[in-house]
Amino acid sequence: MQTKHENRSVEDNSINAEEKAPLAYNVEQLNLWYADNHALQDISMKIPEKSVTAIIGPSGCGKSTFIKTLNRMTEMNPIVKTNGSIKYRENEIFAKNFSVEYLRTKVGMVFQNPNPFPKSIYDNVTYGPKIHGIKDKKTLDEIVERSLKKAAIWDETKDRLKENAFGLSGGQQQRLCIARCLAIEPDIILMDEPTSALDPISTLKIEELVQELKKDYTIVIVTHNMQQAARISDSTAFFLNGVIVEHDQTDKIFSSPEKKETEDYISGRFG
Ligand SMILES: Nc1ncnc2c1ncn2[C@@H]1O[C@H](COP(=O)(O)OP(=O)(O)OP(=O)(O)O)[C@@H](O)[C@H]1O
Repeated sequence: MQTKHENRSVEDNSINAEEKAPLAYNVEQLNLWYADNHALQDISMKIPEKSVTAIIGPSGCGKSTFIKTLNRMTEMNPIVKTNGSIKYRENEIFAKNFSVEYLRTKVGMVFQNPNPFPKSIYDNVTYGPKIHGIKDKKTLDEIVERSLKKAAIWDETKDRLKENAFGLSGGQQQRLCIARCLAIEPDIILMDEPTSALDPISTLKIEELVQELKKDYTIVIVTHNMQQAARISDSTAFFLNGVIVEHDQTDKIFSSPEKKETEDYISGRFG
């Protein structure tokens, strides 16, 4: 009997979880150079909607570059060249007539260090909706409450919405940043090591939040923390030196990886 992996071509190092779910992203033969540094090499990856995909690998292997390319942030750097294809729900994001502004309304990003604006909690959450033309106070109030609730920080902030966001703890600031991202009603949330600057309790809260959010959103998360990848993701991609060594269901990657490099990395033998 053939397993679901045996009939993959050698080039196809991607999976489509259970081969059925609609794809949020379909990345094919993506290459990226920083000047002469070939940082992403023939990356192909299918990212099913409403799932959590973890990106793991040692420092400098291309994890951040990859997720920043998913919302076309890398191209702001003049030394960057890319080729290949990234389809966001059937639309080629590198196509001439594809709007980056539209992409950014659909794809939110959360960074390693919480980066709230030096404004009130309320103004942080309404910043994006206001840019998109929403002015009505009642609508903005509703967006604030809904977004803070979804980011599991409403109870802690509802009585201090007018206070400066810098008065929140690091973990609260990160959940506020997630609320700010949710306020524009994205489809996808990209997270670049969102808990690496947080204490264990704040980390746990973000991990629980990710589990909750995946019911409505597609999440791609870069993490250095193997246990975190194992706890919260549905599929895991192991990057090494700009290539995907292996991408599979998370339990498979952590229990019986196909490749020796993957096994060495997850068992802490390098990286
Ligand atoms: N802005 C940049 N300009 C030039 N080279 C860059 C830039 N950003 C990343 N690189 C290079 O691209 C490669 C991949 O870097 P990237 O930051 O994507 O790795 P990473 O896996 O996210 O690393 P880390 O885990 O340390 O954050 C590295 O060789 C790095 O030096």
